[in-house]
This record gives sequence, C-alpha cells and structure tokens, in this order.
Amino acid sequence: MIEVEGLTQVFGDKTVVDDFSFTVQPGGVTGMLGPNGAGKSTTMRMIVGLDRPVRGSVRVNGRDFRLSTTPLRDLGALLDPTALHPGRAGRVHLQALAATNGISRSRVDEVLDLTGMAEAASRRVGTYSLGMRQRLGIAAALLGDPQTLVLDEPVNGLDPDGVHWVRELMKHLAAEGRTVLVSSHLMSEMALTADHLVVMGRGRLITQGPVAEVIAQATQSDVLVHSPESDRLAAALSGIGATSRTAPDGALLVTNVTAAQVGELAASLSIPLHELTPQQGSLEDAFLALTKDDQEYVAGGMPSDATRNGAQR
Ligand SMILES: Nc1ncnc2c1ncn2[C@@H]1O[C@H](COP(=O)(O)OP(=O)(O)OP(=O)(O)O)[C@@H](O)[C@H]1O
Repeated sequence: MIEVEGLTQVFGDKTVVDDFSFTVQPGGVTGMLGPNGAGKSTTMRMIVGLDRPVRGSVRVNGRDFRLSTTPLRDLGALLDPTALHPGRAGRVHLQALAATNGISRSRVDEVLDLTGMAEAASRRVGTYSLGMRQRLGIAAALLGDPQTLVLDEPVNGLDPDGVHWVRELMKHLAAEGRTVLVSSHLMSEMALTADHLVVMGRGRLITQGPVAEVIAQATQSDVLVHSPESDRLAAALSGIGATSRTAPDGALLVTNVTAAQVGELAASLSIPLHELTPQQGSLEDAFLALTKDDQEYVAGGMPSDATRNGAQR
C-alpha cells in the first residue's frame, strides 16, 4: 500500500504539488491521471524517495521507503527511461543494480526474458529505441520482485504488442496482491488497465475512486431508446422527471432515469421498445470534464478557413 499525506513540492516560486493526499491499495492497478504539468512525475519521484517533499509524508507498506535497506525488493520504479548510461550494455546495467541490492545474477536473466530483452541484452543502451529503453526500465523495476510498483508512462514508445504486454503484466502483478501505481496519457489504455484512478490537476487532487465511479461522477449517462411510439414515451418519461431529446435517427436519448425505469414505464403503458441501451461516457470524456479548469498548456484552435485562405494568398 502507498499512503501519501499532504505532499507538497515547490520549485522556485511555483507550488507544483499542493497538499496532495491519496492512497493506493494493493491487489489492483491504480492509474494516476492529469494534464501535462499536473505534477504526476514530481509526485512519483517523491514516492520513490528521489526528491524530498517540502511538506507531507509517503509511506510504502507502512514504512518510510527512504529508510529501506532493500529498496529494489520493496519498491520497483520506472521513472525516466532515458536516464540510462548509454555506453553500458542492458545486461550490465541490470547486473550492476542487482549487485548493489543483493539480487542474484539469475534474476537478471529472468527479467530480461520476461521483458523480451534477452536478445538485445549485450547491446549498448545508447543503441536502444525508446521502446527498448522502456522494456529495460521495466526489467529494472521488476528485478527485486517488489511488492509495490510505481510506473511513470510505462507504455510510452511501445508498439501495440508492447502496450498489450505491459497491460497484462500490470494486471497480473496486481492479481498477485501487489500494489501498482501507473501514470499514462492514453485514456483508452487506462480504461482497460486501471481499477482505481487518482486524478490530479495543478498539483492538487481532483478526485479518486474506482474507474466506473469516476466516469459516472464526471459524465452524463443517457439511456438510448428506440420505439415506434417515441412521442408518447417521451411525454410519459417527462411525467416521471426524465428529460428526452431526439437523435437524428429518431432514437430518444433520455437522462435522469435508469434503463430499468424506462423499460418498466414502457411496459406499463404497452409501448413497444425496439432498443433500450444504457450509454456511459468514456474515460476520456470524464478526464476532459474533470480537468477542464486545470489545463495549464492549452493548444490554440484548429486553423480557421480565413487563416488558411490568408496563408494561401
Ligand atoms: N526539477 C524541476 N525544477 C523546476 N520545475 C520543475 C522540475 N520538475 C518539474 N517541474 C515543474 O513541475 C510541474 C509538474 O511537472 P511534472 O513533470 O511533475 O508534471 P506531469 O504531470 O508529470 O506532466 P506530464 O504529463 O507533462 O509528464 C511542471 O510545471 C514542471 O515544469
């Protein structure tokens, strides 16, 4: 378990992590989401003890991780895959880590196999692609067979096969009862991988909870209804406080009501239904809604026709 309490970090005159508290439970994958510059990496660096917070505390499995005498066994981290010695072979990098942490050489070969890096292990890290560096970083995080993992953007640079592999690996590690905290900008990936979410913006907690709850809290859920008597149904739905709007194909999109209530109401009035489908927002919808006031880096709109025409002249 990771317990973060009142964590605060200041760089210059900017408070980049601000009284941030959250808990990561074992046995599941917790996704940390936030816009660019929200403070995710800074928070992760403080969790793994690379940076000292100005205020607040972090406990990993009930203890201050910075005092650990077996750090790689307690917590495995992937933070910056580019921060590797370019002249060293991948295997040598892992062997050096293993030697300073009392981990056997055979474990190095195990994690190289596990991450698909065995063949490239004798090549210098400087020749690796970003995806290969990520795999080596994940191999290093797994070296001590740790109870807790902190992974900052682990799928960055990986091909679809690699993304799938990381997803399955994280789920597998969590199913073994480990604690897994992961950040990613890929919402579709997070929706498939995470059980819980911690959403942050401008260094502060926006919300945390199970993925379905976070999505439900931030998005409007509609019920899609197809009926040959949609006008009569819409009138009846309005009588029980639901709001309906008509889609271009004639379907009703109904809010403030469950699919079961729509079905029961239709049955009680003998209104036939051809379709009754609950529709939930996506994690991306929820993320955009939750962080809309906390985006620091907002792109300009698409070039307007006027601009494009002007450019052509
Ligand atoms: N060592 C540092 N010195 C000064 N400012 C820093 C330092 N590290 C991070 N920052 C600033 O802290 C803020 C949070 O950065 P951080 O990298 O933690 O955000 P993030 O949520 O991980 O962003 P991204 O999604 O873009 O990776 C940013 O404004 C960043 O410029």
